[in-house]
Amino acid sequence: MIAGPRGNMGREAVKLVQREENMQLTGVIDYKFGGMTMQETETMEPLQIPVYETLDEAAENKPDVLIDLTNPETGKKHLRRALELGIRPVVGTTGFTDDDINVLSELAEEKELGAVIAPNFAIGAILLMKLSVMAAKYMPNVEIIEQHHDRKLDAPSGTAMKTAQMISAVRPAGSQGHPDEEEAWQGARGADYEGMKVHSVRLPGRVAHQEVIFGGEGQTLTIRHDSLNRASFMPGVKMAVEHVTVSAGLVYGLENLID
Ligand SMILES: NC(=O)C1=CN([C@@H]2O[C@H](COP(=O)(O)OP(=O)(O)OC[C@H]3O[C@@H](n4cnc5c(N)ncnc54)[C@H](O)[C@@H]3O)[C@@H](O)[C@H]2O)C=CC1
Ligand SMILES: O=C(O)C1=N[C@H](C(=O)O)C[C@H](O)C1
Repeated sequence: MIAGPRGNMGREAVKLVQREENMQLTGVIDYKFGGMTMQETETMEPLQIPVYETLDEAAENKPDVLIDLTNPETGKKHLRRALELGIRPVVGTTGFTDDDINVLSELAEEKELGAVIAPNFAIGAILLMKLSVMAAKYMPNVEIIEQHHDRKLDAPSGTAMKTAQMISAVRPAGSQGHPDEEEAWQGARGADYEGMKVHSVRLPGRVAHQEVIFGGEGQTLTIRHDSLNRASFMPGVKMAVEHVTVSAGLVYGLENLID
């Protein structure tokens, strides 16, 4: 089951499920075309697959897994409801807070169902996060710049938030920049996560990009990842789907699934 099949990511996910032998698309969720088949919508892949308006309706078809690629509000509702309905959620949708994750993690435990929230499915982005943690131990002066297409709703990106959280677990607390610095224009120094600055760029022509820049005496280190298309995320979606079918409990971040 895929929610958001008309979106940039949802379209790729439909193709992924279609080409994987061990996966079967039981339906898609789209509030606009409920009751039709994908083919009839003329905006989705021409498949004889039912479109449901809501997750509750889609659940009648007994899907094992829900892949949610929608928006923050819908993603949160879908994740909770999927667990309540006994469906294993794989959520790529970003915009989850720490509180959301804690509550949903408890629910997944209680229901003994596998669940994944992955702020980024691209293996290169996962490696960027892991390498950033390694670098931050030795170079704690760090800022993050993420760049995305201008249709993105949330800022900072889920990837930037996760990167900052992972770095802050090893970085001594400290505010980046001069202690007396002042912003003549509000926001000039970016968002602040435990003293770390995070800058979000939104431009047409961009897809998904992130730089983590470390500074030290007489040197800088830049770790950069670029997703050039949405196909870059699909191996991670596959990994997450396979994981939830054989596990119980919620995993936040694919870095927890690779060595
Ligand atoms: N984890 C990852 O690796 C990635 C995550 N994302 C995240 O995935 C989400 C989707 O991204 P895009 O595909 O670029 O966005 P998009 O805007 O192209 O697609 C979102 C789709 O969700 C649909 N939608 C909204 N409410 C819905 C509902 N109630 N039921 C069913 N469908 C609904 C919209 O109609 C739209 O087609 C965003 O939160 C984005 O940040 C995007 C790329 C990679
Ligand atoms: O909206 C996007 O496009 C992306 N969203 C995710 C995020 O917020 O980090 C993953 C990737 O950066 C693409």
